[in-house]
This record gives sequence, C-alpha cells and structure tokens, in this order.
Amino acid sequence: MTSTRESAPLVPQVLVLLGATGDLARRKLFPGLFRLDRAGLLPPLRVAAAGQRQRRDADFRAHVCEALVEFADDPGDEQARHAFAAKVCYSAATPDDGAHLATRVAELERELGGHAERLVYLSVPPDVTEPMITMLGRTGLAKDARLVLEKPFGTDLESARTLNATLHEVVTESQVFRIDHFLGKEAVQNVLALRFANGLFEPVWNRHHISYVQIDVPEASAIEGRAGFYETTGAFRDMVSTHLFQLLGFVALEPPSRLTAETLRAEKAKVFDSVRPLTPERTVFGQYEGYRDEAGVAADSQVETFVAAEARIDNWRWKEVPFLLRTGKALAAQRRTVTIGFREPPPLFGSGNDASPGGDELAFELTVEPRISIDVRTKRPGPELEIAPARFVLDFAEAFDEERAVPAYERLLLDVMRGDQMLFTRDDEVERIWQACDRLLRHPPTPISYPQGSWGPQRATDLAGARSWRVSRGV
Ligand SMILES: NC(=O)C1=CN([C@@H]2O[C@H](COP(=O)(O)OP(=O)(O)OC[C@H]3O[C@@H](n4cnc5c(N)ncnc54)[C@H](OP(=O)(O)O)[C@@H]3O)[C@@H](O)[C@H]2O)C=CC1
Ligand SMILES: O=C1O[C@H](COP(=O)(O)O)[C@@H](O)[C@H](O)[C@H]1O
Repeated sequence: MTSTRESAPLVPQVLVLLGATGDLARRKLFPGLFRLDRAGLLPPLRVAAAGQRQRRDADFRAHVCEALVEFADDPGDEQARHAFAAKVCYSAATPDDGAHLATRVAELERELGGHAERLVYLSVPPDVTEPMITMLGRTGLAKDARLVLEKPFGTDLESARTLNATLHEVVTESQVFRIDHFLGKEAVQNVLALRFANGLFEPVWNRHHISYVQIDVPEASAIEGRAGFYETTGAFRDMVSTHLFQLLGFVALEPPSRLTAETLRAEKAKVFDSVRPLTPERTVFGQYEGYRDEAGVAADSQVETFVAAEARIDNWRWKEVPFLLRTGKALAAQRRTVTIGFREPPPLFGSGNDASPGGDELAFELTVEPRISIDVRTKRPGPELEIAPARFVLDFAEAFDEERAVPAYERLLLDVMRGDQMLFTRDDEVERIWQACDRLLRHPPTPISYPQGSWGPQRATDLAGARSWRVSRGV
C-alpha cells in the first residue's frame, strides 16, 4: 500500500485531559484511547485526567472501566480494562487552580523517563475554555504542549477572534489542534484521494460540469438529553459552521502545491474567504415539534434544530454553483452524504435527457466503512435503446476486506500525537467561516416548526430545486 505520509514511531505521551469526567470523554475519548492501546498503536502513555471536583484515583479508574464497558466496541476483559485504567490518574483542576494537576503531570513525565511529549485536551464547556487556557499558561502546563480544542471555536466572529487571541498569548498556532471529528472520517479524506489521485475527476470538478453540491447530514435522533448544550448552541453552530463548512472546504479547495498541513489549510481558508455571506432569504431554520417539551428547553425557545442553507463560492471554479447544506435533529433518516450533481448533457436520446429518470451524481457516504457511488444513465438491457438509471458502487469494506477504517476520534488522536495538523482547523479558517455566517446569525430566520420523522420544513425541500435533495429521494 502506498502512503503519502511518513509514520515515525511515536514518543511517549502524557495526555492531560481537562473535562475527563464529561460526556465526550466517557463516550469517545477513553474508549478510543483504549482501542488504540489494544491495537498497539499508542506509545507509552499516561493520562492526567481532570474535572472540577475532587475524586480519588481509584474511583476515577472505576469510572473509566465503566465507560469502556458501556461504549467501547470491544471492551475486552476486566484485566485489559484495568491495565488501561492504571495509566490514568485524576486531579481536580479549575481555571483558578491548576497547581495540583501541574505537579501530577510532572510526576507522570518523570515516570515516562523525562522525555515524554505533552498533549493537553480541552474537553470542557465552551465558557470554561478561555479561562482554562489562561490557567494552562500560568501553570506552565501549556509549555511545549500540543493543545487540542473542542468545538465551538467561538460563537461568532468577535468571540472567535477573542478566543484565538487568548490562545496565542499562551501557545503558538503550531501547537493548536482544533478538532472537527468529521475530518477524521475516512470518506472525507477520500474526497481528496478521489480528486487528486485520479485523472478522471479533477478535470470535471468545476462549474462547467457540476451544477450543484449537496452536503446533507440529517439525524434521526433528537437532542438526547443535551438540552443545556443545545439551547445555547443550536443546529447552525453545532453542525453548520463546523462540520458542514469543513466538508464544503474539502470539496471546493484548489489542488494544494503539496499535501501538507499548511498548504491544504491555506487552500481551505481561501475557499472560506470566497464564500458569499449566507443570507436569511436562502436559509431555512426549523424546530421539531415537541422540542420545547424536552427537559431543560425553554417553553418559548427559538433555537433551531434544523438548518438548510445555500452557500455560494465566488471564485473561478465555483461561480453560480449552489452548495446546499442541510442538517437537523429528529429527521426521517440518519445520513452523512456529500453529493456532486453533474450538468445535464445535450438531448440525444428521443425526447431528451431531461425527461429521462436520474442524472449523474457522485455521492460520498461518510459512514465508518465509507461508500462512494456514481449514478449514471445507461442502456437498459433489451431489444430497444432505452435509457435507464444505474449505479457504480465502491464499497470499501469489500475492496479492502482486511483493512479496517480507524474511527474518527482515534484517527485524530493519533494525528495529534504525530504532530500532524492537516486534519485540524487553523485560526484563519475559523475566522473566515464566521465572516461568512455573521450576517445571518445577526438576523436569523425564525424557525419553522416541522414534524418529527419528516425532512424538515417544506421551504427547505424547495431550496434544493428540481432535482431535490438526493437523500430525501430515498437513494
Ligand atoms: N459530548 C459530545 O458528544 C461532544 C462534545 N463536544 C465538546 O466537548 C466539550 C465537552 O463536552 P461534554 O463532555 O459533552 O461536556 P460535559 O458537560 O459532559 O462535561 C464537562 C466537563 O468539564 C468539566 N468542567 C465543567 N466546568 C468546569 C470548570 N469550571 N472547571 C473545570 N472543569 C470543569 C466537568 O467536570 P465535573 O464533572 O467535575 O463537573 C466535566 O468533566 C465541549 O466543548 C463540547 O462542545 C464536541 C463534540 C461532541
Ligand atoms: O459534533 C456533533 O456531531 C454529532 C454527529 O456526529 P456523528 O459522527 O455521529 O455523525 C451530532 O449528533 C452532535 O449534535 C454534534 O455535537
């Protein structure tokens, strides 16, 4: 297999996990580290876990073992879980007091022979992130460390700039890893592989051949008890200004001069710089029926649980091509699909292709085992020359049956340990995305109510025009 990147052996790591008692750590981070450890992919590791309250090491290790039983794909046996949990110790740490944590980190670094690298993962609520960064600077914990930041990276342009400024008082941009777990998904990197490792796609990857792009992430689940988070965030900031915009960046970027973190992110930043500010006229907000009855949601909440928006990229490649973005909770299906819709050819077969069912679409399914399909029109077998839709499918599980995809968080954790920032968002990208969203967020559309299990408000369906949303067509 050809790899485009070198993989040098990893140096021992001390992972300082702030917010270690939280939901993300329990559901994703500890199970992910456990799997990587069992797969032999981690270097010698110690975890300095921290939450705001005091806990004993033993109690916290028991909490980690429970999380593995509940959330790891393969929780292994008790011995394996205990061996992993033994690498973890716990300290209380708050923005006001990180002294005890700093002492523990120093001990763990000595335990690993004194040449370990330090990785600080900030998995704390957004309002705690900035004061925590200041604490990391004050205690020396940020010194020479890689700092992983969870979204949201601000809530608008101004707060994103303030957050970046706070970060840069303590660390340089080369130490910052803003995580967007969608970028760890196999299929996202496949957008790049397909475009730039083949002669077939890049020549048609522009407005002359593509008539629309759809980035569609409907979720069947509702807010699942995350009212506190959702009421302050909403679907736009949770999904659109983060994951969906990053996908747009990968689809739309120009070929980078080399495949490095700096060149790739510079191309993405250029795309975001060319995105025309989103408008309320071409954006639909929705709220599912029953949202206001969820525990912790205000009775008159105007928070959107659904967004459909049309983005335009004003550059030579994409002028006039709509990029349609859609996501929402409590919808008819759970999908993550990027669709590239190609222009109709001139009529040749009888009444013209406009009347033939189907049309050319390239679709990326962002599942753990990804799938790429190309819908074309072809000749239906038989004595007549009848045109009918058919599909090429590239099923990765089948094509590479012995090689398994690494789940997104695990892949990204490894990248941080390798010091590879390619799949992490840079400061200027974040600010340019907010620039494109700021006007809309200052005058957001009123959310339209929609039934649970539907495709959201009718206006959002209409936004996609004649071909409609691929996913809603049941494809
Ligand atoms: N949960 C998810 O699926 C996702 C979460 N994220 C992001 O990850 C981050 C963490 O989310 P999540 O795990 O859900 O949050 P939780 O509310 O579940 O956990 C918050 C964690 O932060 C700690 N904490 C809270 N306040 C303070 C404080 N003042 N000082 C020190 N520690 C504090 C808590 O400690 P204690 O328990 O002691 O109170 C707890 O460990 C957020 O930025 C979120 O946006 C991103 C993507 C998905
Ligand atoms: O970051 C988030 O992502 C999930 C969807 O992620 P997936 O990998 O399960 O598709 C979303 O449900 C959640 O609201 C959001 O915070």
